[in-house]
Amino acid sequence: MTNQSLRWPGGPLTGTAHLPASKSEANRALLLQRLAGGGTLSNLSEANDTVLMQRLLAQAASTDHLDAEDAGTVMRFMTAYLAVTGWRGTLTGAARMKQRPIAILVDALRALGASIEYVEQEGYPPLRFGGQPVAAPAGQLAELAVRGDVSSQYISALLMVGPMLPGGLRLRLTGEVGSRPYIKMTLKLMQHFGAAATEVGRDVIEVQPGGYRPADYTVESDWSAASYWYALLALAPAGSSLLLPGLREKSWQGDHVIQIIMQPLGVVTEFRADGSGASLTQRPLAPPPVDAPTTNFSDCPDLAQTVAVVAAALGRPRRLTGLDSLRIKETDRIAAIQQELRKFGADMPEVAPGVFEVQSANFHVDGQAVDTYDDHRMAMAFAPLAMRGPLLVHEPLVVRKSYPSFWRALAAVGMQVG
Ligand SMILES: O=C(O)C1=C[C@@H](OP(=O)(O)O)[C@@H](O)[C@H](O)C1
Ligand SMILES: C=C(OP(=O)(O)O)C(=O)O
Repeated sequence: MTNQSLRWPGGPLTGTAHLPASKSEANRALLLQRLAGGGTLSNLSEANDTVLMQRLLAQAASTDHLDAEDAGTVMRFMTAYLAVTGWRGTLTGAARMKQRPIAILVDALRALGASIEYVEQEGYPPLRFGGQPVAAPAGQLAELAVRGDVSSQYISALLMVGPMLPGGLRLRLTGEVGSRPYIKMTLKLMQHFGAAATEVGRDVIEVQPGGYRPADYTVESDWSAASYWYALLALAPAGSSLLLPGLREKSWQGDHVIQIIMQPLGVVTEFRADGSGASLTQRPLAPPPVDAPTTNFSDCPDLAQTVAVVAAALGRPRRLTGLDSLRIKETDRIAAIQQELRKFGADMPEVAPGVFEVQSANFHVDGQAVDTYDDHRMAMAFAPLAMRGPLLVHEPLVVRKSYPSFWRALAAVGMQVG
């Protein structure tokens, strides 16, 4: 096992945070660029998820075995792409990917005529594609009801191949739809690449046939990655401030709500007039409210770990809801947060069905080692605790999934990373 130590030398945190580009935007844009047959994408990150998406799209033409590793968007988006292009071969993933469900997407693609079989466990990757392209009857709108309460990635995947179907696609989303902003991001990018894709009613989305047009797109910096800098600032000494380049005030990423969530936790955001990024300033905390405030993470699940750790470290009780999807991400993130918070004298018990409360009576950071559970967000969400004391992080390279330069970026603002 490799370990990394983090130590803040003292004094305010200032400087510029180097952020990666959004992997969510990039992986959509890469697929749409491929389906459009052109267009230039700028600011693609070196995140493994983005590199993988590029590689698999390039390899599909020449191989019958593809590996999406631990990248959910790659697994789900490629599944839809390989189905509409009539690919023959096997799409697999990492051990954890084989535990992340995919039946909702496979069922929908099968209903459109794709031949996809499960190689190991029913309902889970790996998948074998029979080479039969989806065959919705020419000129007829394909209509599907798809559950929206497990992962929005199935819906985004289906929507993006919708313009390639001869009669277009109408999706009716059922259940309590989670991660909605990611669906809206998909629609925005599809429209950017010339598709007619619109919400025609509550949870009904229609996509017209006709494919895509080549377009250029510059990927925005990643707001989920920015959340770790908000956390660092919230836990930093008084007088701290940071510049986060490449963030837009009007973002297609739902995780930009971190700027609102972090206000009562002492971080104020201002956007630079020239559009070059966000300036973050730390402000003194107001007295805590009498009752623990509740934040619903159903629209922004990737922020839950960040906020849980900051609330615990600041001793600000907070209730977290909308966490269901965390159980099927890179790890069971609810269990992982609980386990790791306990090392610091905090916890996040389920106090009512679906309601988790961050509690911290005796929070202390004094050299504990954080386990990262093959989850980049466990590493990055707990790293800001180094502002409060020395810390060890196990398997730090896990950050390569979305933010390979994270540790270098921390070192660049003065964190002692060893
Ligand atoms: O579409 C996307 O780019 C993503 C959607 C979300 O997943 P779910 O829809 O599974 O919640 C999010 O957690 C993930 O990091 C990226
Ligand atoms: C859940 C995540 O990614 P994915 O589902 O794309 O693997 C994430 O990056 O937090």
